[in-house]
Amino acid sequence: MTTALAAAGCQTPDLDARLLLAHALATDPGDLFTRGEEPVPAAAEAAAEAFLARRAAGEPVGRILGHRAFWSLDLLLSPDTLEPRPDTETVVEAALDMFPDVAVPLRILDLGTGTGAILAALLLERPRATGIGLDRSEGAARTARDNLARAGLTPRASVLVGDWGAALAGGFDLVVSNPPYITAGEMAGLSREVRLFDPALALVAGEDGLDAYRAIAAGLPRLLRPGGGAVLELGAGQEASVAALLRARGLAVCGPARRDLGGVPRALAARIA
Ligand SMILES: C[S@@+](CC[C@H](N)C(=O)[O-])C[C@H]1O[C@@H](n2cnc3c(N)ncnc32)[C@H](O)[C@@H]1O
Repeated sequence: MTTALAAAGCQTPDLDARLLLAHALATDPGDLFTRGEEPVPAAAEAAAEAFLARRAAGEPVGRILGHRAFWSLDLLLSPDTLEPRPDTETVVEAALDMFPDVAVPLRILDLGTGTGAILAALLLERPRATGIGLDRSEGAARTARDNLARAGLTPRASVLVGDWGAALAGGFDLVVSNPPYITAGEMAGLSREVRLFDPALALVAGEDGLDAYRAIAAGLPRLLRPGGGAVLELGAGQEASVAALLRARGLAVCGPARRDLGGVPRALAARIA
């Protein structure tokens, strides 16, 4: 399996092969080391071959498994959701830093919630918080509801379908978002894993990649209660443009953006007076 995946251009063929074989055998990847001598049943072999063909055609492992780790969660994916990325954990960290008191009953809004990743992580870390996840995609909203339920968070969360915050009144302490930020022109240059398997609605935001930030920034003065804050994920090179959009709406940008593990400025925080 590993050789075929390497030949197909996969960056982590060993790991991918192990995860897919374990999925075919319905076992934990760690158990493969102790089961190395056991024969593989015919049905599992056929399943592994089918998974291998999908991975070799560019489908990410998480899509084949149907779930992916994020923060301390195991999140279900669907064709309507972006596969949550480790970079987005930077948004969670910045938001937790902004509201460090575990005992405060925050009201959180996650715009473009996708799988519900950011909202679920924040609700786990802030046990007195409540939150709304909102997405334009009905399919993503269904998956977010499933993920919040699996994490036991349904009593503190609801998921709505809408166009950013347009239909919401306000009163939120914290608004978080990882919006689409790819330009229409960049789409063709994305890896096939992203271009073919993440939904376009989750990726592309107009000619300059800033359309979603414009819409979100315009809504923040209404959505945030006085003293509230927002944390937005950034695409590479977008810090100055997004900071300018936030300042134009009367928000005070808090310091430089928090960097992700690759050193890229990734999570920009701002407060409203
Ligand atoms: C980059 S994905 C982020 C998903 C998730 N928050 C995460 O970090 O993994 C952007 C999300 O915004 C949603 N979206 C796009 N346009 C929207 C709009 N006009 N209103 C609300 N959500 C929108 C997409 O469906 C997608 O789920």
